[in-house]
Amino acid sequence: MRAKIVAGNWKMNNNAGETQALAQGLVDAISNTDAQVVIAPTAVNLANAVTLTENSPIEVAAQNMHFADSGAYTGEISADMLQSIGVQTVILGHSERRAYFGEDDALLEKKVNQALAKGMQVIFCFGEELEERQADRHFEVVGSQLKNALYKLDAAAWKQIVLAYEPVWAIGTGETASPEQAQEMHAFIRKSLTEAYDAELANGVSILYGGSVKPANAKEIFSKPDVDGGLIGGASLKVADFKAIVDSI
Ligand SMILES: O=C(CO)COP(=O)(O)O
Repeated sequence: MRAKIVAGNWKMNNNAGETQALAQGLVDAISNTDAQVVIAPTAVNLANAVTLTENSPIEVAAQNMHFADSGAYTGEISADMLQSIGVQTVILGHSERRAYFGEDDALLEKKVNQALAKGMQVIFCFGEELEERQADRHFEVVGSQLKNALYKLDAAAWKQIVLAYEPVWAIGTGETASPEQAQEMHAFIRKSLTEAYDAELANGVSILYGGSVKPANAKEIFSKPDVDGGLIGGASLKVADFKAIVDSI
């Protein structure tokens, strides 16, 4: 059985005090759940979040990291730095990193390889833009994002990877992919994995949906057979909303 996962991507939100309050609120609210629960605060608050969630089922992830071990990369954060404060999971390939910071498939391939080499878990994000869906190119775009960044990996490496399909047009817009659209794409992703590797591997990879997931729509989206959870932005910033989404799994 592949893992059910609900991850909160806090993006560039919450200062130290706000991180403390939200993380503590989630620790108090979320105890026994069938889902693996992940929160991804901004880098400067990761260490505090790790401490706050120590005796809880909540794991802490970073939102980004560099591909090099160390060196002259001003402003960047290495895998070792993350691991040294207890962070073992990193989100890579988020559409905001692709769109605003020029991260492309080739760079992401290097980042993924580095995270895997260091023994970290990766939540790998990808998804098409609105114009690409309107032009009926969404399968082609998603297929090439996966192939370019991930399909040179050994089969064994996939134990460290969770996929997160996030159609760009549904992120922060209030517009969600319909449960049918999500299922259609997730089934396509699993088929693509089957073709690149095999069915056993494809059936073991958790595929999350992200894009305007809210308490009101989470249950229906999560009920789809190839949707294994969600990557949540805005609704992960409120204890009650995130808990309701975790409870929808
Ligand atoms: O980008 C997302 C999670 O990584 C989704 O954001 P929203 O849930 O705010 O649409």
